Amino acid sequence: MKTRLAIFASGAGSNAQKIIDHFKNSPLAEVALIGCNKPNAGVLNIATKENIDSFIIEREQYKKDGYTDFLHEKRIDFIILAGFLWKIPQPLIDAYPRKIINIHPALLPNYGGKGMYGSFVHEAVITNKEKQSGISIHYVDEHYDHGDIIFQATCDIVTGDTPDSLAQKIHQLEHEHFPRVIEEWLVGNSK
Ligand SMILES: Nc1nc2c(c(=O)[nH]1)N[C@@H](CN(C=O)c1ccc(C(=O)N[C@@H](CCC(=O)O)C(=O)O)cc1)CN2
Ligand SMILES: NCC(=O)N[C@@H]1O[C@H](COP(=O)([O-])[O-])[C@@H](O)[C@H]1O
Repeated sequence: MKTRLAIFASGAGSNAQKIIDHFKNSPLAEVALIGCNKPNAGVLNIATKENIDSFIIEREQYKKDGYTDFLHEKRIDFIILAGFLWKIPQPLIDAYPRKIINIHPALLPNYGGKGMYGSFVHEAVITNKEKQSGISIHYVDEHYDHGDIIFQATCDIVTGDTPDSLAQKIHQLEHEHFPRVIEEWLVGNSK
């Protein structure tokens, strides 16, 4: 039986698409479910195109139990956060210990925490005249961007870079590394 992955996302879903593509013919795992808290998000169009089951995450039920029972009914083994903008509640963390990971578009522990998502991250990095940024893939605990780091990759910031040009560099790093890191993480969990 293949490992069943759920992806939680709130936006366009470019990372979700890369993860789906990576596991499309994999004997190891499959993307079995996509959860999204924004009914008009592009990631839901990807779910439809790829014929992958999806559901809208409603705030009340999410706050109550994090859809834990639903995810167990769907036989989900691991949860991948790919641009998901709500905090994972304790009941879901407890139900999936060390089985939820997230990608953050900066080099944690810097530029993380509440309010640090999407372009807000890149704007802060540029404003602070950082010479480097990058991505962090980490375990999810009860705090934002606080769990143990699994992988990081960097990119240079050059004169003239804007939040948009930095976002493009970050997306390139994400698309290059996230699917492979997920696979390596799953292999490490299967031993
Ligand atoms: N328990 C955890 N939940 C989540 C984590 C985590 O590490 N632990 N990571 C986030 C993803 N993320 C950064 O990587 C992140 C996403 C969103 C926010 C944030 O400030 N959100 C706003 C709400 C935004 C909205 O509703 O549009 C907020 O909480 O006020 C910070 C970091 C996913 N969940
Ligand atoms: N702090 C969370 C956060 O900012 N996540 C970021 O949202 C983007 C989603 O893009 P996508 O919808 O195209 O995959 C990604 O860059 C991801 O790192």
